[in-house]
Amino acid sequence: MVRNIVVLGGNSHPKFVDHVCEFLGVPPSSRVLDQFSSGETRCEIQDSVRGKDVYIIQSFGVGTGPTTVNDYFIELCIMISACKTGSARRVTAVLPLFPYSRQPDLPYAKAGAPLSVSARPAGAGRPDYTFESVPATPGPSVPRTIGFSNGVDLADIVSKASLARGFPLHLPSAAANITSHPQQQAHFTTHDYENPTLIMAVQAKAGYKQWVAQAGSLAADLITCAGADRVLTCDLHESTYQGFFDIPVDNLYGRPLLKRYIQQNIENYKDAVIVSPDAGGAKRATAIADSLGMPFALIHKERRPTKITERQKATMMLVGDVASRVCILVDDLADTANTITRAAKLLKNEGALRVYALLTHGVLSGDAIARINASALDRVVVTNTVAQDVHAAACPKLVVLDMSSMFAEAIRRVHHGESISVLFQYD
Ligand SMILES: O=P(O)(O)OC[C@H]1O[C@H](OP(=O)(O)OP(=O)(O)O)[C@H](O)[C@@H]1O
Repeated sequence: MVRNIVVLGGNSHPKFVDHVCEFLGVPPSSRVLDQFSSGETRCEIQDSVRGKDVYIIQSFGVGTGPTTVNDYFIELCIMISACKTGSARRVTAVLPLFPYSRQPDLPYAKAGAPLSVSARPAGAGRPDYTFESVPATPGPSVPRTIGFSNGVDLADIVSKASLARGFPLHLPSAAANITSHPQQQAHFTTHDYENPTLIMAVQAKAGYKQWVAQAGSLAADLITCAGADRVLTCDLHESTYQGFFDIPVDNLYGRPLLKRYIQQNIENYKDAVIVSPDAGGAKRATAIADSLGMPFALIHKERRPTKITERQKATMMLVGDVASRVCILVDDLADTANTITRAAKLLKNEGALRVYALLTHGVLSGDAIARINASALDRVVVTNTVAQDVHAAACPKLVVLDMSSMFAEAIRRVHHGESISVLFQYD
């Protein structure tokens, strides 16, 4: 039993809080945490925190019912503040999945959260996912696609932009070719996406140059302003995010659990290939491949998208050999599951025998579960940094690994001033 410690849970993941408390041998502290009918959050800490070391556990998966990630975020800030005003000695925000960490500098869709809920009506039958890259990977038998991959009609944009500006704008030659001979496949290259005329035309369509909030640093500031003295989190999407804080941030890794899963569940795992589904996760995936002595392959997105919505349309190409092998995709998270399902299709097309996806955070928002069920993925392994009960009930391919003991041990170490990095020293 750990003494002089208070563990408080938010509403996002009560099961995880209970598991951590069981490992620590302390009960979760009493608090009232609900909403007024106006929707404002109400928090009352019912146990004394005076002079105590307080750990507030809140994760940031998809909310239940009307509750959203943003509600959980406000809950967190209010709980931290309540503990500080209640004279807690030190408050640590324990955030198994860190909120807004994918937005340190990335644009998001104007219409809402990145790649949010599908427009497909509920109960519309089996979705017709294609898992295709658009435009397709260029090759001898694959013609290049016309214009912007998001279906924007260039001729229409340019004519409207010309009207708006009062002088004619001209499409670049290749794109103009499309409009005069719509039946003809154009020689439209990826460089044309950077063509100033096209960029200007698209901006004219929007009527305003997009300016994108960088919400990640604001989230870090809010947590610090609320009074957190320390943050304990896991597999930050960008490890540089730690630098956004001027308080200590401990970043745990899901890697030991994922490695153990591979060793214990994948037959002849040394013959399998670890695959990173995008360049951003290559370091994470190679760390596992190297420590298990396994080969590595990378899926490369040909065109670096400038907006998160465009990630769905970027062309995926495989670098490495996966034919007649088991493939293990490794990534930090799956949100819409678009990345892993498209990667799985590509790998199977390239001759992979089976495809596993191993992820630390299974956010699995929107229609991610339906997408996984319909995909070429054979198994999706996630940890419980995000609540998985609802997902697991709907997805027979899902396996959930428990990270609560690692968090409990990290909390114990922080409380006693012991090293966290030692936990991963032999990993
Ligand atoms: O399930 P999905 O909705 O497809 O999202 C998952 C992907 O998003 C994140 O990377 P991201 O594309 O944000 O960029 P990066 O890895 O290049 O930084 C993450 O690392 C996954 O690769």
